[in-house]
Amino acid sequence: CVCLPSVCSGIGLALCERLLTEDTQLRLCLACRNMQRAEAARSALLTSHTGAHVDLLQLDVGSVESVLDAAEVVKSRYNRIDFLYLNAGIMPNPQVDIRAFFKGLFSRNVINMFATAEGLLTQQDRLNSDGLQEVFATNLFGHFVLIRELEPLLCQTGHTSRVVWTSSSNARRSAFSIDDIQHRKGTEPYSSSKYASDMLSVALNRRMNGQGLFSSVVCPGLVMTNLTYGILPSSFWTLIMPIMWLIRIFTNTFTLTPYNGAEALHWLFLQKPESLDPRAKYHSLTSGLGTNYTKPRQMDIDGETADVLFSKLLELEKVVRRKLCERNADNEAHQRYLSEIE
Ligand SMILES: NC(=O)C1=CN([C@@H]2O[C@H](COP(=O)(O)OP(=O)(O)OC[C@H]3O[C@@H](n4cnc5c(N)ncnc54)[C@H](OP(=O)(O)O)[C@@H]3O)[C@@H](O)[C@H]2O)C=CC1
Ligand SMILES: CC(C)=CCC[C@@H](C)[C@H]1CC[C@H]2C3=C(CC[C@]12C)[C@@]1(C)CCC(=O)C[C@@H]1CC3
Repeated sequence: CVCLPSVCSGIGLALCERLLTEDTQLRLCLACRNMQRAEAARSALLTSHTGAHVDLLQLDVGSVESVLDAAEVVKSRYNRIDFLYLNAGIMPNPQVDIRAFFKGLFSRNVINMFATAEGLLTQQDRLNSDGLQEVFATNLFGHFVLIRELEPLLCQTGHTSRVVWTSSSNARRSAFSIDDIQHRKGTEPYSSSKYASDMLSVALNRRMNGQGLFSSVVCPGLVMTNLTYGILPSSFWTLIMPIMWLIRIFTNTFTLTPYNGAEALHWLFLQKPESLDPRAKYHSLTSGLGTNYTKPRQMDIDGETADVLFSKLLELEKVVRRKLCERNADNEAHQRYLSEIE
């Protein structure tokens, strides 16, 4: 079984198409927060792959309660998970620093600026219903809790299983602080959460390879999806498309289409886990002539800090679970009270 949160659109949906083209016998489980969109994604997949096995699962990865419920359903449906693609990601209220953009345009750093958006993007985050920073909760913590819950299906004797994170070239060490893992204080929660997912992948490899679980990190490049249309309107992107094709000659990170962006995710599916580098980020790249390829680059991560992050996430998980139990007990007490006064 291949479980994919979240694939209603963009890179995730393109990956599903590619996986089904690769192997018609796959059993896919699309985990999405919006079931209408999930049904639409399933119909689109079944139109191009008649007879494919595509299940749906309700999952809001930004809510711990939803993750726990979804994990129960997965455990009741499947005996084993071979691949878990952790693709859900948000970038709320993005702001492009126009001044920094024009300054960068005439600097030596221009290619790096287009490849990583360093110094260009900030976001405004908020607290979610669990009291966590929303970007951290969605891009990292929900996925972490999901892996923990699905451990029995992922770590089975005699089998290897794979976890694949859709990270970003925007993941930057300087945006992340081990003393503020949720990025409560900064203005780059997206960059921080993606760097944290890179670290978590390293920590998972350090802890779980012995149990047959292998984690990898992917950067899809710059892709036109709902996420990028949230940064600047689609009309802007359409207008500058010729410039983007031109930039692609200098940086192969402008993969632009979801199909191209899914290149490294698809490539990893075909690799033996033992042959992969646990500290590499696998980049989807597209050449000026439109050829897709995957290239690993070493991540700027130190293993000890990655272990500390893992421990902090375990601690936070305990706290959130306790809070959820208290909230459910309160709700039950309230329901009892309401029925008594009826
Ligand atoms: N586009 C780009 O240039 C780049 C994208 N990425 C990463 O690629 C991944 C896919 O993004 P992309 O395809 O571009 O953009 P999309 O917005 O198309 O895809 C993001 C997906 O995440 C889902 N999602 C968001 N929040 C939740 C949630 N709380 N619970 C469940 N699902 C959720 C969305 O579901 P819904 O349909 O319900 O909104 C959507 O299916 C993200 O992790 C993103 O950070 C990385 C680098 C570059
Ligand atoms: C001429 C031109 C292409 C202008 C656009 C400038 C910026 C809006 C983009 C330049 C680099 C882009 C980029 C992203 C968003 C848009 C840019 C800042 C991402 C941050 C999108 C999400 C990611 O995960 C990584 C991307 C890196 C590059």
